[in-house]
Amino acid sequence: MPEMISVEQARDLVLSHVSQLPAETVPVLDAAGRVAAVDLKSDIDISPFAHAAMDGFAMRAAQLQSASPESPVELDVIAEVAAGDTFEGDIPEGACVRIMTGAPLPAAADAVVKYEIVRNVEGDGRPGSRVAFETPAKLRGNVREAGEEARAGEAVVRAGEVINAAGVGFLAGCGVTEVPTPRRPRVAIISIGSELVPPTQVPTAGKIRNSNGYALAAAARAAGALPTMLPIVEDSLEALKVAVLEAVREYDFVVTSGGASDGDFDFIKPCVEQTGELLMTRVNMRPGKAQTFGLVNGTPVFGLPGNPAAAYCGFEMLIRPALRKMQGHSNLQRPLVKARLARDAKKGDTRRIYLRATITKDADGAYAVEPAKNQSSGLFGVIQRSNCLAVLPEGGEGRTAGSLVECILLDVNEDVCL
Ligand SMILES: Nc1nc2c(c(=O)[nH]1)N[C@H]1C(S)=C(S)[C@@H](COP(=O)(O)OP(=O)(O)OC[C@H]3O[C@@H](n4cnc5c(N)ncnc54)[C@H](O)[C@@H]3O)O[C@H]1N2
Ligand code: MOO
Repeated sequence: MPEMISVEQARDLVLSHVSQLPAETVPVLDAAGRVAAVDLKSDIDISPFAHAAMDGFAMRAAQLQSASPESPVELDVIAEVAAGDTFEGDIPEGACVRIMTGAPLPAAADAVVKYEIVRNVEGDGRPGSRVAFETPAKLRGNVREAGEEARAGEAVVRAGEVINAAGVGFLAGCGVTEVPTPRRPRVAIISIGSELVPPTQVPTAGKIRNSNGYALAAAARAAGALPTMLPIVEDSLEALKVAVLEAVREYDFVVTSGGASDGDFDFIKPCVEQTGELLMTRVNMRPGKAQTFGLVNGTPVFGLPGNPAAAYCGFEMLIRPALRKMQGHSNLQRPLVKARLARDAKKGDTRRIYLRATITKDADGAYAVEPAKNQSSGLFGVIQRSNCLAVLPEGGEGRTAGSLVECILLDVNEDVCL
């Protein structure tokens, strides 16, 4: 096992040890954001029938061929067809049918003219009226055709596609009420540290609240997984082995935080080594050099460092892609954009640095990125106020203000102007 590997090698290593989970079937409404495990087919044509795209009048277009303002064509309105109704009758020469948007186009008609350009000659345009047309109608104008979007039996969403909100509606229209989708990974979150107390307690001397467990559970949930926060484990090799061996029995992926370094009380590495197979211990990134990964009884176990920002970056770069792969996604990484640094970014370390930063777009659409002043890896609040990680590549050289740097967009919400 090499001492230190690159972020890409680490990501590939983790990805190579996870696979897409078996499918479960969920109601179509719950399929938003999830991946179709099979081709999903429509049971009917979409639309099921040709219908009016406008409120107006349906007729044969040929009847209006000669219509002009000087010599309008007048037709008798013989019936009305609303959405949900049908008109099966004939439309004789000199007649038309009043029709509403969504109503099936009568078989005897081949065009719809919207009511705004039709003049009432007698009556109010309802059946029994006589109406005048001053322009010819386009053949099949204002008609939405049967099977325009899909044919019965056709795959409307392919296996591997991510279903969005519009897709949920599309599938509902196609009669797909249940969707097979890879099930969500069950993720165990174990916070390691004798200094940790739950957030309900006020910490006494030397203690701190467990915030990593909460951040990691929230991040796992945001990645589509089902996280469970297991009890805090004290800094003891034996206690950690018991907790990890128990977790790998029940969960698809185990994430720990803390105790990943080489201190006297750092036990995740020996724990994985003694209970399973240790595959990785260090990644060339900052924050978050101490990243442990291995398999215990075949289950992936990932030991994140204890420093909050280091745990967060390790999760984002190395765990989130794996959780997405398990759910059938093929785009595993966050979007990247290039932005100009708003100030100099010095580099006191040759590792790849992920600067917690805020990206904005100016009036011309150009991106600028401002790294947070405090880049301590002990801080979560800075990430709460950031919207990206700006990347300073491996090597000793920093970047000066105005240089273009790659930025990994984090959970960007509507409050952020991008
Ligand atoms: N001699 C060296 N010491 C350290 C190095 C080093 O290279 N040489 N690296 C430092 C860096 S950077 C990091 S990151 C940590 C990683 O070590 P551990 O994973 O063993 O982290 P811990 O010692 O357990 O904790 C570090 C820090 O984070 C706090 N922590 C831990 N768990 C939580 C939690 N659940 N919620 C909130 N905060 C947590 C913990 O109290 C410590 O303050 O090693 C450095 N040392
Ligand atoms: O692993 Mo530490 O938090 O680099 O920064």
